[in-house]
Amino acid sequence: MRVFIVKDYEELSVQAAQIVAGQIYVKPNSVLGLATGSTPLLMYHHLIRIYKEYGLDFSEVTTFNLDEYVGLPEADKNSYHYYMNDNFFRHVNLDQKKIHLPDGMAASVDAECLAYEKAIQNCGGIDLQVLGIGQNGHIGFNEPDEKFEAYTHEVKLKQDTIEANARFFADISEVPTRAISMGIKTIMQAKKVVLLANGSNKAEAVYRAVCEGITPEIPASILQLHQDVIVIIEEGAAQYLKDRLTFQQKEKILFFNKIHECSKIIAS
Ligand SMILES: O=P(O)(O)OC[C@H]1O[C@](O)(CO)[C@@H](O)[C@@H]1O
Repeated sequence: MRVFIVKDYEELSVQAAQIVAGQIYVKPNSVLGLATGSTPLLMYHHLIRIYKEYGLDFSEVTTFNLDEYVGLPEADKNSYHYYMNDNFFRHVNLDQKKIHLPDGMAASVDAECLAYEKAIQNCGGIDLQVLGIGQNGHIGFNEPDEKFEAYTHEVKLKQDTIEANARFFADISEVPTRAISMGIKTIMQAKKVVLLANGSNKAEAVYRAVCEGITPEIPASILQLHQDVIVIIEEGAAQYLKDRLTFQQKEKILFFNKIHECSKIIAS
């Protein structure tokens, strides 16, 4: 795990976009794992900018999103289909046939989970997975649990997740209670992972994911076992890392510098 603390959300987003851009520059037919939520919004904005300014080519890229609500049609403004299309897909030259999200309206959710998992494997797995983190430590919609759920599966959302996501809906009663999510093994099989955390409401989850034991109670903690994870944390979300760690622990865990090597790839 390489952990970087950056000064603000803008810098987090630029660095994340540059890592994704670098991945595509090096491997144009990359398979990307993508996330929704507030955190990656500005990263998508910067990816669109890089596409427009530098001609970053998405035409061979394949994408798989982490999750989708069960029961929301694609046209619903709160579906992750809508979010991805509105905030990213329609602005770049992605091939529609190479875009994948779980179908929250599938007649059989179990069959959809199996098919989604198979589609990821058929594409050779994910090259770079972008993740946000929930206040309860979830990644994708893998909620705190007694065990790690391996593959794409149906999730019953926790009350705190429903409350956290209610801000996007007119009323909390409209927030779906179920979702389809990639599993922990699906995520862990990605060749590279970038975990993004923004805002002081994520400080506790970040601290527990990065510094404490690996437990399904904090699903993101499993990433400590992944061989190639970059964690980019904005100052507010890094508050407990900075307050609670000793100097030696910081030396071991944290990189306070910027990710210069990634920014250079796109410029060359
Ligand atoms: O970025 P946000 O909006 O805080 O969401 C954090 C996480 O919650 C989810 O949106 C699911 O609730 C994830 O997809 C995301 O990574």
